Amino acid sequence: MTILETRDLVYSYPDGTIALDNVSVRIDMGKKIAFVGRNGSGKSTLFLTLNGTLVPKTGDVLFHGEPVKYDAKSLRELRKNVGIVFQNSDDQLFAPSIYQDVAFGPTNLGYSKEKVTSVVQSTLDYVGLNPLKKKPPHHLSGGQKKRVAIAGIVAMEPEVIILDEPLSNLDPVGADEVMDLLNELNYFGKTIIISTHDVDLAYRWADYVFIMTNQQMIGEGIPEDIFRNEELLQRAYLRKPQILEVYEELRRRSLVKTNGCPKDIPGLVRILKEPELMWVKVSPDVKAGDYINLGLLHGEFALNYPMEAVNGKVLHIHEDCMAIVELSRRYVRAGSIMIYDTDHHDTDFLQLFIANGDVDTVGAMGKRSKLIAERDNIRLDITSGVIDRSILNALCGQRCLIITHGGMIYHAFERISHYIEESGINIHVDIINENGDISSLATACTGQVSCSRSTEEHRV
Ligand SMILES: Nc1ncnc2c1ncn2[C@@H]1O[C@H](COP(=O)(O)OP(=O)(O)OP(=O)(O)O)[C@@H](O)[C@H]1O
Repeated sequence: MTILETRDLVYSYPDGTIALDNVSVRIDMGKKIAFVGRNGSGKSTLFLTLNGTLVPKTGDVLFHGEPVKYDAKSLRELRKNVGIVFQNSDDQLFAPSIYQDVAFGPTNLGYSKEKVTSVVQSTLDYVGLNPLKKKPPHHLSGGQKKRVAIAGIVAMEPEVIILDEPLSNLDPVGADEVMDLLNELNYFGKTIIISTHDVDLAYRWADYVFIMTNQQMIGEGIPEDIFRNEELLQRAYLRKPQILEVYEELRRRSLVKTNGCPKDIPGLVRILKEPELMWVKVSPDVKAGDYINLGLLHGEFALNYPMEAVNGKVLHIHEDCMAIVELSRRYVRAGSIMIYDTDHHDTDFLQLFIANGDVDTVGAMGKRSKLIAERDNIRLDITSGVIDRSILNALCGQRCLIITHGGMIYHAFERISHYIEESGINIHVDIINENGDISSLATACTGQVSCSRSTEEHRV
């Protein structure tokens, strides 16, 4: 269902510069949308017309199929539902404290004092900024400012959140935190629209992409189609996403087994041709002719032999338990991923679980969960690209713990399930304390340990 639409939009600035030249777009509800184009192509101007800040010279903007009206009441209603986070957070933050900044929008919407307090509190908590709420925004880092700016919009409970270059000037960890937050908001139904020059981000993240150049829309479609269209990329002065470049080079060398369009490293790994023979250290009880599941290696073993989960037929055992193994990825059982919900956090239990549970890597997603890990002295091995890295580690037989909360739990769960479905590799995945039920933690822990330690053979 279309939530926002423009029809033949033309806009020129007062000095006569044409910034939008007949731009028509349809934005579907609940999607992640990226507008990609080089500087000056018209993305910011388009965004400002979408929430009525700029009035087009000709053409229409429609919200839920209704043409936007420009009287004060209609605009207030539109801006409540279509929030914009500016590229430069300093253009958005002006109140003396973070709390007041986030309260500005809800107060302006005429919410009662009680509702403002409750919505601001819950939003600050949601974005992990509660501990800083009394600080002046100009004392914050770039990443923190960006989260305050997003919180100010989220507090108005809009249906659509538009972010102009949301990752500009952020370090990789700050960028990852912002993307985690956007994914979570999207998971709960918000339509998220971003502009970016970053083709890697647009390719990997977006459900649908619009390409702009010279104030016109020159292409749109799903990322897999858009970013393989070399002629379009050339017209837009854009380059191919790196993951596609790597994939095409591997394909040229016959190192991939299917034609595909991987969007990320786990996707690329999924279609790699497995090596046929490999030297592997095996335990002394293994004999030539045995089938072994290397995906069941874990802990120190997996760390020393960071190979992907594969089945192997032992052809020959050399001295020192070194064996030549014929490999196949079919029917493999990899390591596991355990997801821990910090909304039902029990400090002692988590610490004990990590200490006793034979966890190889611990990753945290989302600011709130990272703060909990820091407070409780939980050593984090992975702080960015947590889901992909955990999938890759699990493929090497490791047992990975992801500490997170809210919608990110289900985002991780879905992403891993999707990978399992596509690859046919069975990564065991569990939300280990769903609904605060930590009794399931103990079961999950024991179950995992016995499964991983088993030397059971798995025939190809
Ligand atoms: N206030 C303004 N007055 C006059 N011209 C403007 C103004 N703001 C933008 N423009 C012009 O309008 C065109 C579109 O600019 P816009 O900022 O919308 O592009 P953009 O794609 O968002 O660029 P960037 O990626 O650099 O943010 C450009 O030619 C720009 O120079």
